[in-house]
Amino acid sequence: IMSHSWGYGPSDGPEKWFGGFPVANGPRQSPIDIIPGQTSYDSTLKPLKLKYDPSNSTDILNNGHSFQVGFVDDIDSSTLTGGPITGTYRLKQFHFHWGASDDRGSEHTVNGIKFPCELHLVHWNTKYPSFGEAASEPDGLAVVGVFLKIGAANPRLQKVLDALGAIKSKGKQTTFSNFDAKTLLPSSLDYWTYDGSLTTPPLLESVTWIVLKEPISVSPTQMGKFRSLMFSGDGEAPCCMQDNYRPPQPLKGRKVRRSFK
Ligand SMILES: NS(=O)(=O)c1cc(F)ccc1F
Ligand SMILES: [Zn+2]
Repeated sequence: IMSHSWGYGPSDGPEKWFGGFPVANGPRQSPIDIIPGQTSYDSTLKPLKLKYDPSNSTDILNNGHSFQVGFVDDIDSSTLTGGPITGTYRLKQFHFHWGASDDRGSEHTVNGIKFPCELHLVHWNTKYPSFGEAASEPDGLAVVGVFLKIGAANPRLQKVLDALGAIKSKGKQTTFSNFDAKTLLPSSLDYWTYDGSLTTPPLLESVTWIVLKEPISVSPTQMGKFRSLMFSGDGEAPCCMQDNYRPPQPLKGRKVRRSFK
């Protein structure tokens, strides 16, 4: 068993996760390097339909690995349908992964290019009774990934970033209401899709990945706000929350489809 908890450092980071979570070397691990020239256009893929009720956001939490904004998921009010999935998936939370500097931080890469940050909107299949149950099923989860690239400050991120001061250390949580997650999406919903996994332990192979082609912008100053968070809890040796990304994993014969010509 992995007595010490996992992290992103030299002693507990991605190269060490196999010890406690052998699925780390499984056949459908995430993230991956997306090579657009090797993806296949699939005309049977439907458009993504994201129906998010802004009144559904509940809280913002520093979980010691990232921070996440949670949503009410006991009714079908914020849902993902269409795209490569069948049925209805409910939005549970969104979170981010980022680097210590603007040259890295995303989990998925495109032609080997790293973005400074990547947003994940996590949804679970309502054919299962809960997120926890869905997370262990091959069609249980669908995560929409959005790249952030350095440019002009993104006003839509500001409300989230302004809340980080209240959740600086591990375990801190505060209310976060009336946030419309739809405002974080780029104008185009063109996407790549493949079968993968959670990118943190327990690395469960239950995720249909839907990675949007168009990034959203983030400024260097805004990136600095992500890096002001701590992996550590109050009273622990302070350790900046940064480089909380898993590098790309072997494709192992998987096909990556795209929704656009
Ligand atoms: N980074 S992720 O979207 O694959 C993810 C989502 C979860 F809900 C839990 C663990 C994860 F790693
Ligand atoms: Zn993630």
